[in-house]
Amino acid sequence: MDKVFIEALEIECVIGIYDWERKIRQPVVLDIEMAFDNRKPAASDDIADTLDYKAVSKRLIQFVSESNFGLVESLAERCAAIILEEFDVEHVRLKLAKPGAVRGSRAVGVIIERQRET
Ligand SMILES: Nc1nc2c(c(=O)[nH]1)N=C([C@H](O)[C@@H](O)CO)CN2
Repeated sequence: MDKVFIEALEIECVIGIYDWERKIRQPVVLDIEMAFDNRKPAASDDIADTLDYKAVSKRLIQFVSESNFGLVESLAERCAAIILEEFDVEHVRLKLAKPGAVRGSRAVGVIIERQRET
C-alpha cells in the first residue's frame, strides 16, 4: 500500500508525569505514515484527491498544542484516533518522540500502529 508521511512534526505541549512537567511546555516530535492509495491524485493532479498532509498536520498541531496528557502513550493513541476517524486513512504508524526527556538519550517515546475498526 502507498503511504503519505509527515516527518519530524514538532509541537509544544504539556506532557509528563512529574509535578515540574505539569508547569512547563515541552516539545514532542511526530513521525507519521498513513496508508493511502496515491494513484488517483497522481492521475488527476488534483489536491482534492489526495490525503492532504498539510490538513492532517494542522489538525494535529491544534490538538497536541492544547493537550495535557501525562503519558506519551495517551497522546500517541489520541493522535492516531484523530487520523483514522477524521481522514480517509485505514492504517497509521505513528512515532511520538519526547526529545531530551532522558539524559544521555536524543529522544524517548512510543511507536504505535493502528487500523481503522470496521
Ligand atoms: N513509557 C513511558 N515511560 C515514561 C513516560 C511515559 O510517558 N511513557 N514518562 C516519563 C516522564 O514524564 C519523563 O518523560 C520525564 O523525564 C517517564 N517514563
